[in-house]
Amino acid sequence: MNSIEIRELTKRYGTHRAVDGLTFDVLPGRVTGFLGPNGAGKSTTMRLLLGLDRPTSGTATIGGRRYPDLTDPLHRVGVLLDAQAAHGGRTARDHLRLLAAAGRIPMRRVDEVLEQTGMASVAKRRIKSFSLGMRQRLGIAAALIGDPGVLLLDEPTNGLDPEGIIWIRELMRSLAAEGRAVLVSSHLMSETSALADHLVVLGRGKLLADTSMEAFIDARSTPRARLRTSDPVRLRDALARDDLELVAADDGRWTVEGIRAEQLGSLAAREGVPLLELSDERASLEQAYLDLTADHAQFSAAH
Ligand SMILES: Nc1ncnc2c1ncn2[C@@H]1O[C@H](COP(=O)(O)OP(=O)(O)OP(=O)(O)O)[C@@H](O)[C@H]1O
Repeated sequence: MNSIEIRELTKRYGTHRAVDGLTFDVLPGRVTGFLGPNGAGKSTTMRLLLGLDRPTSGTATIGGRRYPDLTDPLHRVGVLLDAQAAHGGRTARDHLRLLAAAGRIPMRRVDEVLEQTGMASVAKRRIKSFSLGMRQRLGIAAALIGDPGVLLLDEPTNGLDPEGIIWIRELMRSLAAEGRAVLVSSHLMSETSALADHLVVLGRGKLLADTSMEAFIDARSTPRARLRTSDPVRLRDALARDDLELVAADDGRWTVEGIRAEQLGSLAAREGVPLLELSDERASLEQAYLDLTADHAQFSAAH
């Protein structure tokens, strides 16, 4: 089955618990964001899952089996761990052909994944001439070559430009919609909130949250709208009737706490107040994540 099961997973290095009693599932059909500050234990969890390191206790399995016991690993799990790992002297195409040969994967997959990742036009160039973004795309092509049901991507947006980030978001969504389980690690809440449907948050090796993105946002962010208007006086009066306050921001705009842009737009329309700009502010979400992980950050400002 296309899933990942982590049960009571612990990894100690000496007396330090890099991963501490973790239990969670990564389910098919959605993109799960794997979040936590640097040193929280994300990479260690991924290494344990791939059998690159042995757990002190607990289990990490893919469809109920340990990675080293999988009979057809490239077909079951696609992995992007370190985009720099490919041999620089080879061309992108040769790199993927070697992978396909090693995994007994049909060579037509090489052209398919080159196409899918937008790398077809540079397939004959040597990897050492590639930008970080191109290496990321090649790493993703390699992860997809076996058409796997489970994807593990460590910081896949590294080095990608805004267009590349939108591309990878759409790619991950479509892979999940096809029934695959997609786990994407990041230390950035802002980026992950745009990528993932579900969140698993770690702090100092422990599980801090395992929740849908929607529930995470609803539980932790006070809605706040930001706007520009040509009639702040009338808007202020209208808001006051709902016990809401119009607060001047330093850039000539206004903010209103406790209301979403959508509701504020309707209110302004009802009152005939012209709005020249209106958006939701999500800064509080980033703050909620920082608050959640602050006590657990390995290297907080106080150290
Ligand atoms: N081989 C090792 N030996 C000793 N300590 C280790 C080893 N690997 C990881 N650690 C420690 O385990 C903790 C978790 O590290 P890990 O790399 O898993 O965190 P992370 O969440 O992936 O962070 P990052 O975002 O920086 O990659 C850190 O304190 C790290 O120093």
